[in-house]
Amino acid sequence: MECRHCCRTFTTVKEVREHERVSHEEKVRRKQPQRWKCTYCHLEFLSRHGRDSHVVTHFSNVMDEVWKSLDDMQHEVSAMLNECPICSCVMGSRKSFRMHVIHRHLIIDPETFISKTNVKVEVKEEVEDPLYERNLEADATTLRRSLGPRDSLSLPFFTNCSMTLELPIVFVANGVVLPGASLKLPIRSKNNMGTVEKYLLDKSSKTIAVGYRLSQEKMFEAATQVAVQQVTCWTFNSHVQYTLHVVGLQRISVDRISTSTCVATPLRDVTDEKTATLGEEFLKIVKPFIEKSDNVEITVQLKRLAEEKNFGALVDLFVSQLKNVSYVQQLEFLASRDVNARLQLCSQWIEDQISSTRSVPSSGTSSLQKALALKDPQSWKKVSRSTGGHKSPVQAVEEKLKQMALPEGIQDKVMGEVERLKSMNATQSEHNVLLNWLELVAALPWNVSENTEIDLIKARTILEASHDAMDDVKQRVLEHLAVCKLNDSVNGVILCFSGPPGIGKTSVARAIAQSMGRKFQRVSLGGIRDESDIRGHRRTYVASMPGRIIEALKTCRVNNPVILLDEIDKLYAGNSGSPSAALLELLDPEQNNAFHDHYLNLPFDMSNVMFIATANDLSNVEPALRDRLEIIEMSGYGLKEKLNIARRHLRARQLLKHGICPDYLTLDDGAIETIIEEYTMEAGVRQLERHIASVCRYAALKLAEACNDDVQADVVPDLQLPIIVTPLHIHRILRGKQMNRIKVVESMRPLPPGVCFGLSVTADGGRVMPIEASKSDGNGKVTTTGKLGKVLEESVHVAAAWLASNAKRLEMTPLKNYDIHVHLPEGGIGKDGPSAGCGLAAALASLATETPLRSDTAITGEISLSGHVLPVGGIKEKVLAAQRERLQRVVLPAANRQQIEKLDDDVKREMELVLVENIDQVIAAMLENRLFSKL
Ligand SMILES: Nc1ncnc2c1ncn2[C@@H]1O[C@H](COP(=O)(O)OP(=O)(O)OP(=O)(O)O)[C@@H](O)[C@H]1O
Repeated sequence: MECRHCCRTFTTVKEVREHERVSHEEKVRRKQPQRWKCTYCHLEFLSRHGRDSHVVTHFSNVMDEVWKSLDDMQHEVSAMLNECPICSCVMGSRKSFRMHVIHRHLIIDPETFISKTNVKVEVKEEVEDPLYERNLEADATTLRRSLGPRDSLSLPFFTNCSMTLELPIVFVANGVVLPGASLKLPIRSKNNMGTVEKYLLDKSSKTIAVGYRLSQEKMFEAATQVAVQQVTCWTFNSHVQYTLHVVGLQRISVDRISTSTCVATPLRDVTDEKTATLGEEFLKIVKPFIEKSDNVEITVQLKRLAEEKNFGALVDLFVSQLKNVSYVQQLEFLASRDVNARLQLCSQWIEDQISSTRSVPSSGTSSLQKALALKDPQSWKKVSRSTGGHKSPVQAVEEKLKQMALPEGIQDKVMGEVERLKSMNATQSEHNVLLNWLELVAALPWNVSENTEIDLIKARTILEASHDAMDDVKQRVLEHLAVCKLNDSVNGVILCFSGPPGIGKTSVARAIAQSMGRKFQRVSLGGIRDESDIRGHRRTYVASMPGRIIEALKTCRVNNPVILLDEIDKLYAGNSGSPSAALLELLDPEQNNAFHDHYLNLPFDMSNVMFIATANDLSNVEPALRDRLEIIEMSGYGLKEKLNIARRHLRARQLLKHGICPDYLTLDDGAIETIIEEYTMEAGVRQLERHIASVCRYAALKLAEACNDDVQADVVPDLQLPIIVTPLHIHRILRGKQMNRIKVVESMRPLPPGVCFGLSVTADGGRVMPIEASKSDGNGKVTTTGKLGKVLEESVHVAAAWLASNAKRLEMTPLKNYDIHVHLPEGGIGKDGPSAGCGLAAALASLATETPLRSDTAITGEISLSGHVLPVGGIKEKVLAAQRERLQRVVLPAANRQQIEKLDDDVKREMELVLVENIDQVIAAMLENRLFSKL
């Protein structure tokens, strides 16, 4: 005989049956899913774990009471903490003690729990649904009140447990499914898709819960149990998406949520005798709407519910058809179990909708007619009368001027003009001109000043906190503020910050205003070529206006602000006078207590205003104006300085601007360095800030997508926080914005004889400027190209002449038998100045010896015919430019030692700075072959 399961053979039937029973049937029986019943509500579960966690939820609402009783009891029974009062097991922690009591006694052996403790778990069969007795706002306190004394603790919830539901749950953030209503729910988020695929596609579940999200983490207390009629699957951009066609079944309250399921309790409607009256009234209101409805199916349903007087279901279905009810209002409606309250809410919304449609003008009126109606002077008069008397503009300005304390002499003149205005006919063209003028006078801060005192400690703190590096600038500003404090006046010296763009000239001026507690006003002078922009037009001109300074004072409403005259080097003299000349009067402390604006035509005291100017290139500022200014030179930043500024200021500022929490984005030093070195070419930090802003935008998009709780665009990408930005990311984010400057220097290597790297300073900071010289057979003719200025041309001749006279001494081949061509690339850009002299001399010496010059070195310095190297300007800019271009050596005039000493330690450590006094030393430092015999 063979076993039916494993085909083992046996001699007798008895042996086979015995074998089958012992070896297989027991196993098979054990494999059968076991059914577990809840001790309290007899709900069945397939797993023990499911039953246990279900029982725990029975206690969730009254847990506090149970624990309070147990804690008291524990103290009575045993002095030892964490000893079970029932079986005397000692637990290591309070948590394990609690778990022990739940599992060991309340779940497995509730009878022992009840018999051995004073806590009596009483099941009140007659209470049908305790939720009837509490409204939604009822909290644990209300519940506790409904509980009996400690020795007969009643748990009324237990009677309702048979109603607990375990349902798959999907979350939406828009659109509420009310009971009876049908809706299509788009399913796009990862979690919702998971739920649909797990429970709905194999049709294991036909009803689900729809939860309503209030925010990413918060869910609304009430939800809807819905029947899923249809699941539609479709693909968009090769992504699978689903749409659920659902019909609302009932309101539920979600007690507990796991990833894709929830445990919920149905919420039944509460009705009382009042409903009947409210319901009847409601019926009267909605009947006309039901009749007019286009949707036949809904109309039939509504009519049936109205006949049955099922007001709860009627109002639910009716509200589901209402438009213009917001998500929050719908949620409020859903959460309400009181039918009366729902009827009232719905009646209110119907009323609101009716009144809002009434307030919209009839569609017969054209938009033009509406616009005309608004402009109708009659209607304006009606409005003005009804608002209790509107003052005419003349009266208003007169009243304001009378209240103002205008300076002596000015008061009489102004009031005289007011009288003149009053006597004028309003249709006269001068009426408006005079009215505008008086309004300007009334708006100016003649005697209004802010109470400010210079606090040097505060000023130092603000400057230190807002700006990195630029120590000498900060020191100079503080010194200036100290003088102002001692003199108790800001009139006298006008500070002017000069330097390349983006190095913080404007922001330092703003910090000064902040530290002095004064208002800050910026007047941009770039491109002004008309004097009247500064001083205003005379009032006799049509469309005349005051100048920018008076406008600035009008805007800031105090007479002692800090006014920044930005870009004074971009003022041009045109046919209509010189704006620089107009500034002279403004900035002259002797004259500016009675500044005359052509439009205002009254002297205005500017002596309390603190003026600060900025310029990129001081050579463009008129000498007379320049003479009035106390120049503070600001130079560009080195790599380390930029890194610090980006880390401490730019990053934080951009994160704030883009609404990103600093913890969510990590922009490491390597990434910032990559931006600085490969994506910027500037003396300041403006480009750098712009690129950091690009990185922030990249992070903002990621974060915004992850936080997107709009169900219409229900995309929740996986996002790990913080978003770490590395140099690799930088290349991706700033693709196409790479600077090609490194390639320029590198593409010239190896340098042929006659070529070297010079240095120049432009308004944008320092630059490496290649110098090229070549020779061809000829008779010593020198040709120059590359848009060279006169001084630069002369430097070429000086270098050639020096070489001719010193060639013999240095045992070099004289170049008199050759024609020489000197070219400075980027020929479209004009170049001038004497500082290329050293570079030119080195290039010509290289030609004469046919030895290449060092390709890791840049050079600057003026030369004299006698072979001396003279000092030049812009040392810091030039050295920083060489550093940016990754050159390692810079040959500089020894006469510039002072400026070189002021360079940052980082720069001095990183770069080899060779100081030269004469051309012999220049050639020795520059020639590739250092063993050139004569040097
Ligand atoms: N040392 C610094 N510390 C902190 N931030 C700085 C520093 N230097 C410049 N910045 C920042 O760089 C940005 C550009 O500065 P700002 O507008 O003041 O430049 P600017 O020199 O006035 O340029 P322009 O000549 O073009 O007007 C500002 O956001 C400023 O705060």
